[in-house]
Amino acid sequence: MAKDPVRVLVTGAAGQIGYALVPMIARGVMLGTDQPVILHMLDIPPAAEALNGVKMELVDAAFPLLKGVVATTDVVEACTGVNIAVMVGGFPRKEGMERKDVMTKNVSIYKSQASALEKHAAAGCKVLVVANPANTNALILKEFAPSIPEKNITCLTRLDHNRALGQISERLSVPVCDVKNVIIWGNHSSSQYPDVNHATVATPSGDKPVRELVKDDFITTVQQRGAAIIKARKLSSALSAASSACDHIRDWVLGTTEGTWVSMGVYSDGSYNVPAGLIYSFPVTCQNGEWKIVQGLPIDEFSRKKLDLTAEELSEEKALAYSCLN
Ligand SMILES: NC(=O)c1ccc[n+]([C@@H]2O[C@H](COP(=O)([O-])OP(=O)(O)OC[C@H]3O[C@@H](n4cnc5c(N)ncnc54)[C@H](O)[C@@H]3O)[C@@H](O)[C@H]2O)c1
Ligand SMILES: O=C(O)C[C@H](O)C(=O)O
Repeated sequence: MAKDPVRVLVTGAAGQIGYALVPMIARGVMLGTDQPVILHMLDIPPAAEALNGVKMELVDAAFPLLKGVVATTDVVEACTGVNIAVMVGGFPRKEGMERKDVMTKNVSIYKSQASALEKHAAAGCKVLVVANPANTNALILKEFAPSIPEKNITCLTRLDHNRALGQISERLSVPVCDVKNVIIWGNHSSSQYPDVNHATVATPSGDKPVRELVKDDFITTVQQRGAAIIKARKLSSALSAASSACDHIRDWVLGTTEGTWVSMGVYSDGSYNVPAGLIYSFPVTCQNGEWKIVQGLPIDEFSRKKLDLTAEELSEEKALAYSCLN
């Protein structure tokens, strides 16, 4: 029997990530090729005409799984009945800026959209915040939507996770699908800690650790990859961000592969001595639509410092966000 359609909200849908993301969702990349979807696209009034153009293209592409499109500048209409919300709307950073430099503009958006989601989304709606500063926007959304369970509010660090897999694949000249279990700890910012201590590469004689093989500037390359893309494109990453957003939701909803974990920005419960109450990127596995932090990984002294450093930045961002909202 055909499945009922799932309603997926994409905010900022007229922007560059939105333009890359909505066809992926309509093709089944996010929720599976047997899952019909209804797309809800939100943008602001100055982008209304462009948003309508995106809607026209979605109609023209005749995606078999796409059962409807809502394109609107009305946040209530956009949020009504949605099962999944991908929050991309906001302002991207430009060359020379840190992600927290877009804080003032973006956190106030997340405060106001929190209440619309809380009041109008479907029960159990899963939220992914992509717009920067992603962890702190997600935290603001969580705090101003207190009735949405904290387990349902996450932010995107899967792009950093995928970048780390890509770097290992390039450095070791192995297919990216053979590499697994990197970890992005902490903030989606240059303080993040891309950790290869537990990563492996598949070989004919079993999985082998990559720790000793990946050295040099691996950590800074991953930390600075967003800035490198902005320098090269004069625009921030879009196709890789959209693809990683699909990976994040797909694994959350459909589950991670046995023996593999992924990185997600989730509400900290104090695991690994990360202060509770931050949205922090951890290694997680997913099953039955729920994520769970991978427990018990040994953390060496070098890693401990890195985990703490990025947690400190997130605590500072949280304070800054609140000062912007006052
Ligand atoms: N977490 C990640 O891995 C990651 C990766 C890439 C980009 N980003 C971030 O994603 C965000 C979007 O990037 P982009 O390149 O698509 O930017 P963009 O400027 O091309 O698009 C953003 C869109 O958001 C819209 N918008 C602004 N305010 C809005 C509001 N209140 N409600 C709804 N829509 C609104 C804009 O009109 C625009 O269409 C940026 O903050 C960027 O820094 C995050
Ligand atoms: O770096 C940025 O500002 C955009 C995005 O967060 C990225 O990592 O590509």
